[in-house]
Amino acid sequence: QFHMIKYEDLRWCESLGQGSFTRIFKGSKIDIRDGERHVTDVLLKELDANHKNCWESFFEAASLMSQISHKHLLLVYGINVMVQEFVKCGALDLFLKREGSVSVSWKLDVAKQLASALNFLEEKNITHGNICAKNLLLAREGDASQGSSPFIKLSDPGINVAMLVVLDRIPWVAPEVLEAPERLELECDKWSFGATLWELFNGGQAPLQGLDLERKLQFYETYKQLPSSEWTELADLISQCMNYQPAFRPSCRSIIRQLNSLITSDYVILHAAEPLPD
Ligand SMILES: Nc1cnc(-c2cc(N)nc3[nH]ccc23)cn1
Repeated sequence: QFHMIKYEDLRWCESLGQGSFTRIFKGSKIDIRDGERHVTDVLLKELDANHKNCWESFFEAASLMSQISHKHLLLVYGINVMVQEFVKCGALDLFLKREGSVSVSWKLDVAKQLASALNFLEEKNITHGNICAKNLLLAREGDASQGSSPFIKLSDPGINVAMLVVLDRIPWVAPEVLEAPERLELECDKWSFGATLWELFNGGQAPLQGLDLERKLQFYETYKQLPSSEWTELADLISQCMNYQPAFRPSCRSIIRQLNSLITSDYVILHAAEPLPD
């Protein structure tokens, strides 16, 4: 399901950093189509040498994303080195930390786009397994004053990880996944959607940041919820998604319906632009 890309058609440009098992570079891919030379910006994701053994899960993560296409799902072009479309503005968590103040309607717009990507995956009965702000890429920042809205792309889930790193993904990873990491079900993505919504409305700050592994585990063992927003309807949606009973989590259609009613609530008008954090 991948069309082959030849190495000589790829150019490696600057390094953009390292993931836990991968190195990422900005690059470009040359295609000759009907006699014309097309250069496309790409992101090159290499599996680092001493993790060649998780090659197959690297492959399965990518091949999952290459079999389906949706406007809010990242394009994956190739695999021996993973060649992804280059999404200009990078990861949402870094953007939110940098930006500080984006409007409530900007945030709800992003939340709706993520919900529509999740709805699409749910219809295909595909579990992403790693929904978080770091995996949301901003193709267009959107500028409230110009009235142009943001546009996000959900990135690949990355390598399905050893238990340790699963723990490191508390509170994005659903509690039931800790019991059985191989039993990733659709409801897990609803839990992670709730945690990502929390990030979105808390300036991109990671929930439970700074808690050590022990305290993160206690958070689940004592059925804790994340600190709730003063906006009760938003806090309700987040806690519905982060229900410890997977079956009680809302469907994507319900999530989208609730987001739509949040968008029309007067809270949005009262909070057109968040004050800059002091
Ligand atoms: N598929 C992707 C993934 N990440 C980017 C990206 C964009 C950017 N402006 N800075 C970055 N810094 C690290 C990654 C990255 C682009 N495309």
